[in-house]
Amino acid sequence: MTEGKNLPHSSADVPFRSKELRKQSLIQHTGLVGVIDEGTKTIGFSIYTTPDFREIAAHRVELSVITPQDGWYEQDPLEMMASINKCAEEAIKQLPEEGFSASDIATIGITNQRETTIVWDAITGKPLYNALLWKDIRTSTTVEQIVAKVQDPNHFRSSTGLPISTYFSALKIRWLRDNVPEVRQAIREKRCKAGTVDSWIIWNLTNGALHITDVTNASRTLLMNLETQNWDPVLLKTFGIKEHMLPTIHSCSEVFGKVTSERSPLRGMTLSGIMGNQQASLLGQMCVKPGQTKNTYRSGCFLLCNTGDKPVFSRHGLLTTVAYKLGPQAPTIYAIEGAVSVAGHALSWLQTKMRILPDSRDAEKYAEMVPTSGDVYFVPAFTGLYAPYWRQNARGIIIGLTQFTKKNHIVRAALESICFQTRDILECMHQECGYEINKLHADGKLTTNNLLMQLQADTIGLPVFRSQLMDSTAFGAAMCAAQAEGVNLCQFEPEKRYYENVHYDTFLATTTDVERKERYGKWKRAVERSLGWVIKQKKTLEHTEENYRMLSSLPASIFLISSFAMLVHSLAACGH
Ligand SMILES: Nc1ncnc2c1ncn2[C@@H]1O[C@H](COP(=O)(O)OP(=O)(O)O)[C@@H](O)[C@H]1O
Ligand SMILES: O=P(O)(O)OC[C@H](O)CO
Repeated sequence: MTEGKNLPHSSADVPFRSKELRKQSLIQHTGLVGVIDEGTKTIGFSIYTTPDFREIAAHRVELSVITPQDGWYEQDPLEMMASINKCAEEAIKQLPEEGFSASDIATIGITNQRETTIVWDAITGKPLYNALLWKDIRTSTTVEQIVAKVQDPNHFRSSTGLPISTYFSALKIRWLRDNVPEVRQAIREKRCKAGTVDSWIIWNLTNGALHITDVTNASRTLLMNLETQNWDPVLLKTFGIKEHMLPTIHSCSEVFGKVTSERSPLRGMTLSGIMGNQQASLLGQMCVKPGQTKNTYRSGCFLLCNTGDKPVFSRHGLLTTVAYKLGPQAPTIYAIEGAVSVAGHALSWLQTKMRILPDSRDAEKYAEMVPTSGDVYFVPAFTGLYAPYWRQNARGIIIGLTQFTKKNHIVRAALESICFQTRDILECMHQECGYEINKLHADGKLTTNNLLMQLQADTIGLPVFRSQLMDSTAFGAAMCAAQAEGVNLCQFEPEKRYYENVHYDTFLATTTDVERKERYGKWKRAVERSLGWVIKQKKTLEHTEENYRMLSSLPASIFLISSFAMLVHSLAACGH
């Protein structure tokens, strides 16, 4: 393993003689950029200097997830706003320590969990239901019925880059319309607004003056046409969604307006950046050339490969998405994306459910106590498998156990499963795009695990570049907001910033081609054995007794909607 220079990545590491000196040091600062980072688990507010992009203040809080039943994930939109205000307030309090004040914040960027959908009342400003999270699968019946109607889960792939899946916002808005009477009534009275989390935040920060989103978030709704970058009338009709409910689509980087909410500590500040969080981390990792690829390692993994100004349409279940558009007149850059649903979550499971790890942070120590996984393979298909398998009927297995297997082997196999799943997606990306992917950029909490990074390099036979920036997502969003026309805190110069702002540790592969091939072949055999375990899908709300009465009062069309099982079966039938 070769490790790079340990360069400081936060201002706290930089030795300044006085606060005033720090403010004026080295680079003449042009202003500060604040970033609201609304992730699934954590909300944060970070403040960066420009043009050198040092994080000088930050505050993060965890956001609760409500799980009313298996497969349902919700969050309270009001808690999101309260947490954003709290984080902004706490981060701003840290500024004097650094020789700055709130008035130095020139602009704000927003980055957010994608697909998660909120509907609210335009008159009262109150949410009409909890946010439905991206990973919520309550719309599986809807998916099944729409797929049955259009006879192909990939029916909208050429216009949206996406398959019909529970993952995307269109299905969630449709579910809310069909299942929540208040939403239906608000739609009839034209006072129902819908959007991804960025839209909800901006609506609140601007007291309802702005109902907007950006192309990266809009490209995850299954309602935006990738070519026109507008809401597609055919898709709106198919999903029964009225355009007046939806936000206006903008580029990621432009002056959108000012924060006017009296409740916000950001009042008076300009808003000039919006990006979905995985796209923001692609930018933050400086993956700005076609073929440059990043993986964010967290509870799940998100791999994105920049494909330049042409969308690449997948034949292997990867998603085509907008990577960024840095200004109204700037070119749209696309990416191809694959997700791993269970990565760090497998370690949490070993910790909380199996109790063979005291803490997921101990995974490295435990796995290092054995030289190999002892031929144990762990396929963590807890809720099926995403790309490239798309098999909802897969379930987790641990295979290859012998009387000599110890918990350390299982922990090591869990780490390896993250690496193998990453390789599955990288192989698809290579086939789809034809690019020689020659290194992998890595970020996310799990990358603190050195063994994981080394195993990753050994599994793919490529160098892994681990960003020393704790948070490339917020960094990407900060650059996006700072370079907006009309803000002009700096210009986005990827080549220059690549070297100046992002420092990497490099992990080089130590395995031979033969070794990699053999181990990956075994992984594939283990995956084979995990497939098809679930024979029948569990009942969802739409089928339960207690909801029968409510549902029977709904229009018959809702009974024509379908299930995720069919989607994945159809995908499987298509050879995915
Ligand atoms: N130091 C670490 N080593 C290994 N795993 C870690 C470490 N820190 C966090 N994790 C894992 O990362 C996941 C949480 O990452 P986080 O970025 O907070 O989550 P999320 O993706 O839910 O927003 C957990 O599943 C946990 O097991
Ligand atoms: O909040 P994260 O980091 O789990 O990211 C969630 C993704 O944006 C969902 O597509």
